Amino acid sequence: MSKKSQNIILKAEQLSIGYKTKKAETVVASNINFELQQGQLIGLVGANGIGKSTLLRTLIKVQPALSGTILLDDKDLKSTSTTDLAKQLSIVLTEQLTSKNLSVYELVALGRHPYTNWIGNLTDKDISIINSSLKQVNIFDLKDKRCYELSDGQLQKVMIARALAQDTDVIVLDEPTTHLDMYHKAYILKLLQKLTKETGKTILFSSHEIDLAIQLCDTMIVMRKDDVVCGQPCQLISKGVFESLFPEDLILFDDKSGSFRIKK
Ligand SMILES: Nc1ncnc2c1ncn2[C@@H]1O[C@H](COP(=O)(O)OP(=O)(O)OP(=O)(O)O)[C@@H](O)[C@H]1O
Repeated sequence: MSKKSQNIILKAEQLSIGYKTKKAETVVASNINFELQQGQLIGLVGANGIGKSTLLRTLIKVQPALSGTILLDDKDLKSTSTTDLAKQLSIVLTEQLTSKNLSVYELVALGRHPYTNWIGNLTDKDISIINSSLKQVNIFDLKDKRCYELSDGQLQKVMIARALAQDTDVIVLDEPTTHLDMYHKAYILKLLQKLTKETGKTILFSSHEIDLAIQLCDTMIVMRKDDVVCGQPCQLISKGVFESLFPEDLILFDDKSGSFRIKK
């Protein structure tokens, strides 16, 4: 069976990630192999400093891989131009937004940049996609608000709508639940799950919300000290993958409830 017929959208082969200067190479993680299926919600988890952001930055071509191959829709990422990449993959980062003076509508409209001319003129098709993106994340009534007027939870929805407006097969989010309360963390991840089901897009996000990711994701990529493991949450639980995620002195993974608890 070809890779295409298995609906694999993103694949890492013998990937090694890290940082290279003229003097030295720092390997953050190596021997990374995974295949991500189209239309799935995929959570990337691991302890602080293990390399989640480094892996995401490598997958979105913001930094080069040290070695190995990344295939996006069967094509080597190295030979994909930035313009083509923007039509295949959109990115939601948690860094402070510099354009908070824009209205919600204007910010979401920026998602159309790979398709508009240099002045950014919007066609009827662009407008229709922007409106449906606003509706898909339930923020149509916020469209005329300025971004600085929004709560962190509302802003995160706006950034997701912008990624939807970019109309790519893959959306990558770096820690989309940071700064959110428990309800909004669950709300955003549930929204991402709903979007994969409704749109067939593949959504990959990094998070420290391991319990929620176990409940909501189709697939998880778990970064540990010595390896990177990928699979369905229930498979990973039965293999004992989460037990070795953190030092055992303080928290334990309970495989019956699929969640972590404080050691008494
Ligand atoms: N620009 C950089 N140059 C060199 N090393 C870096 C750079 N950025 C991060 N690192 C190192 O790479 C390792 C992985 O960092 P990374 O930010 O990818 O981890 P993370 O899992 O996303 O962490 P967190 O959960 O705390 O956000 C760390 O040891 C970090 O110090």
